[in-house]
Amino acid sequence: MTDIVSAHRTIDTGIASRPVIEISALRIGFGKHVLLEKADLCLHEGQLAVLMGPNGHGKTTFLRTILGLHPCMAGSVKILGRAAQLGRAGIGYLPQGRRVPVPQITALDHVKSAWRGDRLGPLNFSSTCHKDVMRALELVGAPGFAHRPMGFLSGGEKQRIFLAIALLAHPKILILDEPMTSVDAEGQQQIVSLLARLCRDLRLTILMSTHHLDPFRLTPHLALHLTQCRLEKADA
Ligand SMILES: Nc1ncnc2c1ncn2[C@@H]1O[C@H](COP(=O)(O)OP(=O)(O)OP(=O)(O)O)[C@@H](O)[C@H]1O
Repeated sequence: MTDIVSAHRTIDTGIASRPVIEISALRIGFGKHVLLEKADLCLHEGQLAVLMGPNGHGKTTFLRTILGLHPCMAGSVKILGRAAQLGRAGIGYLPQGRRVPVPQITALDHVKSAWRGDRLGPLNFSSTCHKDVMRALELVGAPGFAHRPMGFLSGGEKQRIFLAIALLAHPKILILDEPMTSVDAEGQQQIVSLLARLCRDLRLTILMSTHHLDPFRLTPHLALHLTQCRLEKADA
């Protein structure tokens, strides 16, 4: 039996935090193309984990499996103690390569539109919407540029708006697929500080994929490497 890759440790209060992502003997892939075998992972409340690995070895597919968007071939994924499809509501997701459909729309309106999502009924931005949107913008430090059009924002500012969208539903977990893409060094540093603060202050669990750890000066609780069908601890 393989060791469970775990970031479990006692945080701040001396009380062990609860597991929020539990993966056991997982196999994933597309038909005969297996991407991951016998993967075990346990992430706890308030922990920041980084997933690295070469192009095309399955990072996005692994993250989508945790979200319940891609099926397991074997093994199991539990989110907040429930099957991935049921636990998904507790996850905020920032997909890879997110684009701005309407560059003229302000950042504030973009986040408001995302809040509405597929809620039914007339377009009515209630006080709940206003509260959720303002909270999310505050959390990512965006009120200063919320009234600017999305098309005029820097790469880092756009990613912070996308992070605000991922935070709208008050998730317990954030899954971020390459959130540093198209972000300059200063913007990367701001995002790194922001993610560390979200873990510490909100006790969010964050799992993010990235190609390189060093340039971000990020010290995760757990660094993972996915390559050749194996998920292993990497040197952070
Ligand atoms: N819908 C699909 N059907 C078949 N194969 C797919 C599908 N989506 C992805 N793949 C293949 O699965 C493999 C893993 O893709 P994935 O996007 O998960 O890798 P990745 O590690 O995230 O890559 P990158 O670092 O380039 O983003 C690739 O070989 C890809 O071509």
